[in-house]
Formats: sequence, structure tokens, C-alpha cells
Amino acid sequence: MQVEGALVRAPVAPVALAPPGAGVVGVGALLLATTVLLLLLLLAERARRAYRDYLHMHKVVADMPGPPTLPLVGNLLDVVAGGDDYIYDNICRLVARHGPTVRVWLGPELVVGITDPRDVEFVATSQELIDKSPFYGVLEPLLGLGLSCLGGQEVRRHRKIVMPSLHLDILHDFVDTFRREALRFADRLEQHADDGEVFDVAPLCVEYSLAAALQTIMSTELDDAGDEGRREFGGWLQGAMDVFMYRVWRPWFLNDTLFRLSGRHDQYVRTTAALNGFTEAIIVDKRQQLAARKPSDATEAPRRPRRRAFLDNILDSEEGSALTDSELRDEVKTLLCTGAETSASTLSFVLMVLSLRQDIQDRLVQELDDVFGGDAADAARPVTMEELPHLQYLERVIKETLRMFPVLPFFTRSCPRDWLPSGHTAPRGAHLTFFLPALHSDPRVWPEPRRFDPDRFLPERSCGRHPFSYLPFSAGPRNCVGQRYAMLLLKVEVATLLRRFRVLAPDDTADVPGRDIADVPIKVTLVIAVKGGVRIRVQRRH
Ligand code: HEM
Repeated sequence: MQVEGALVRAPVAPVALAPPGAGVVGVGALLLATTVLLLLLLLAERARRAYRDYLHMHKVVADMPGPPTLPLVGNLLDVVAGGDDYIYDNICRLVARHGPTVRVWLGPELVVGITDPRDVEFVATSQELIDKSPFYGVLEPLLGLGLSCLGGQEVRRHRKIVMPSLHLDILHDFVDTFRREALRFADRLEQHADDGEVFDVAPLCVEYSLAAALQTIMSTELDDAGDEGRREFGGWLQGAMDVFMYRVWRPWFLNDTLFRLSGRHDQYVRTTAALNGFTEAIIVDKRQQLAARKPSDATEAPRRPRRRAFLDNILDSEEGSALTDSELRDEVKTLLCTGAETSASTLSFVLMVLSLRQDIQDRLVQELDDVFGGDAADAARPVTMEELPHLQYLERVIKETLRMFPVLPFFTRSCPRDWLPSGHTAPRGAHLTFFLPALHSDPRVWPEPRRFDPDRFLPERSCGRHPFSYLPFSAGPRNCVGQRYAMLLLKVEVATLLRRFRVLAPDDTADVPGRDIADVPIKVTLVIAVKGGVRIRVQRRH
């Protein structure tokens, strides 16, 4: 029937019905593909730019002296030959052979080493070259955005805030703590004087310099933390710094993704978390103490603790209130890391030198006796702030130690432009690096550079010397903010130890005056150290 037929529906072609959510998946896939494409384009663009900069650097340094390079690795094999313990020797040899200005390729990273005082002055004092090189980025997870890692305007702001809390007037308060820790150090040496055995003094230098730094920078209450607590903190610092150097000498690990795959990553994360937790807890505690000390009545003066650390001073200051908790945490960690290791290493080198040069030790002891008195009773009298400026020979011994053994031997700046006063061209993107061992041993400035002679620093022998031929604390807008702190700490430590003990070389045959200190084997981690430790004996003087 017509009507029925009309009612019969024509067969409908089956429509492929999309499952629920299929449209969303389609859009998602499209977005994903676009993102991947954009990322690939971005990576390609980055690779293109990196390659262009790399070619530019190659072209610019084509005539700069340097060792022959290999594809991909550049001069890395020359630098790391023999293992980490030989890196310092290898670098010094390369610079001596090719310097004063030298180019070294660490894989794709170009290091331009400068040792000519004119170049050093230009780079150190330039307001334009104040950014540290990207190598320091590796320190950032550890130190955060403290002074060592910051650049640009931020570094100026932070230095303005931090430096008043390390002013000489404030350092006066620290001398008490320096003295107490130096006396503890001396007490610890008693047992070595009893048994007369040879021992490595370097770990003790770290322990007591770190103890002094923990109390003066972070909190005087850490006085009670005990040897165990300090050793633990020192262990974290040491571990983190070892990883830093591990990455620097293996430039492929400068890449975070590759580093995450390395065995050292977990250790780095753990130590950094431990350091952060420890520092943050102290800041919280200090803030609470500060709030509790605020006078309830405006006419009442705030109660001031007897001994104050850097952290107390900065929290209390107008400048310090401009720092957030995390900025403060990073500055405190930075001061501890940069301050303790450098001072400890310098102290251990001074003791090593004195053990090998009894003639210099005799002259130093004479000065100490003149200033403090030479009796046994005088040896126990604490060093005072007023006496420290009279220790002129000691100051020269420390300076000469830092000339021959600059504990931070290499440090770098980013290079945003293409020339140097000595006529060489350092390309944009290079790591402009100060090489202190070469700067400090240029025979035109330092006659007989291998001879240890503190009197080089007598005023009459220093005049006319290029001011940038000696740079243990760097100079200019990124100089060391702890220079005065370090000199005070070192003077107190050496004076306290030498008033009680004579420091001797491991064997008597080594005690010959004139023995070549310059041949002492050195290795570099973040700071330099004597290979095999600083092995000495001590003998009571009274
Ligand atoms: C003998 C001991 C010391 C030596 C030889 C020394 C040496 C240096 C050198 C060469 C620099 C420049 C590093 C660079 O440009 O990367 C520096 C920077 C620094 N030092 Fe020292 N230092 C010593 C002790 C101290 C102490 C005791 C403190 C803290 C209390 C300290 C805090 C700093 C800080 C925060 C910086 C970074 C400054 C910036 O980048 O603006 N240093 N030090």
C-alpha cells in the first residue's frame, strides 16, 4: 500500500557515531601536536643560536693562544687528565705554557683566562662585567639567590643590605667568638702534643673555622650545637661543594636534565634540603626572639642580646627588613659556604708554611711575644681586638700565603662584549676567568715568585706594584664582602695557636729553611687544598 509504503523508511546508511569525549581527544591531540611542534621549533632555534654563538666564539679566539682542541670535547681531556686530583696542576701548566691570555674549551664552553694585571683591572672594576659566568648557575640550587649567584641590579641591592652587617664595628663583637673557638682548637691540639704524632691539621681548621662562622653568621646559640652538630653541617657543605666541582669539570652535567640522571643528583638534593631546613629553622627562631625582645612600651629600650650574629644584626637593621625570608636564608648560606671553607683553607696553608719554614715561625713568635708577653701565663691571655693591628708580620705572612696559595684560585665573569685592554678579544658568551696562580707569580711583578717572602708586602716594597697584580679577595663591585672578617679570624686563630705550640714538619729533614714550599702538591675542589692533607706535628712552647 501506498500509504504504508510511504510509511516504510528507506534504509539509512549507518552513521559512524563518535564515542563520548572523542571531540575532546581530537582537540587534545591537535594541541599536543602543536605544542610538540612549537617546542621543537624553539629547541631548533636555541640550537641554531647556540651554534651561531659557538661559531662566533671560535672565529674570535682563533688567534688566541691555547692548547690544540679536539672536536666536541675541546681541551677537556687536557684539563681532567689524571683525574680530579690533577686538575689544578693541569690548568696551571696550560696557563703557564700559553698565557698570559689563554683560551681553553671545556666542551662547548669557552674559558678565556686572564692574568695580565691590565685585563684583570679592567674586568674586576667594570660596572658592566659584574655578572658571574653561567658556571655559577650550578651553585644556585645549593646557595639560592645569595650574593655569589646574583647578577645585575639585584646584586647591588643585596650588597647594600648585607655589607653594613659586616662592618668593622660589628666585627669587633665577633672577636670574642673567634677567640673562644681558637682556644678550643688549641685545647684539641694538646692531645697531639702529648703523643707527638704526625696528623692532618686541615680537617681541624675546617671544623673550628666553621664553628666560628656558624656562630657569628647564623646564631651565637650554635655555640651549644656540639662537635657532632657542626660536623654534620660541615659534611653537608662539603658534600654539596664536591658535587658543584664535579659538575663544573664535566660540562655535560651543567645541563640539569643530564645531571638528574647522574648518581650525584640525589646527594645534591638531600644536602641542599638539609642546609635549607637548618637555616630556615634558625631564621624563624630569630624572628620570634626579635618579636619577644621588642619593648611593650615605646619609652622602654629594646633588650639587646649580649653577643649578636650577622643574622641578628641584619634582622634588626632597616636595610635587613627589605629582605624576604628566602633571600635572607640564601645570604646566610652564601656567607657560611664562602666564608668557612676559604678561611679554613687559608689557615691550613699558613700552618703548613710555618711548619716548613721555622725561620719565619721564629720571627712570628717573636712578634707575638712582643705584643702579648712571652711567659706561659701570657700564652693563656685572650687576644684582644686592640692588639690585632700590631700583628704586622703575621698580616704579611697571611698575605704571602694567599699570594702563593690563593685559596679561590679561579673565578669567572660573564662576557657580554668582545675586547680586552691587552689587545686580545674575548668573545661574547665566554667565561672570563681570573687565574690567580699565574697572576701572583709573574716574575716581572714578583721577583723569585717561588720564594716565600712575607716582606714583599712591606709598604716600601709594595709601592709601584700594579694594584691588580694581587687579587686573593677579588676587587671592584664583586669583591669579597668578608675580607676583613677573614683577616680578623685568621689573625686570632694563628696568634692563639702559635702562642701555645710550635708547629713542626712531619719529619726533621723537612725542617730545612728554604725548602721549596712552591712544590707542595695542590688540588682544587671549590677551594684549594694540599694533596694528602696538611701533615704536621705540634710541640708545647712552655
Ligand atoms: C681568606 C678568606 C677568603 C678569601 C681568600 C676570599 C676570596 C673571595 C674571592 C676571590 C671572591 C670573589 C669570587 C667570585 O668573583 O666569584 C669572594 C667573594 C665573596 N666572598 Fe670571600 N673570601 C674569603 C673569606 C670570606 C668570608 C669570611 C666571607 C663571609 C663572611 C666571604 C664572603 C664572600 C661573598 C659573599 C662573596 C661574593 C660577593 C659577590 O659576588 O658580590 N668571603 N671571596
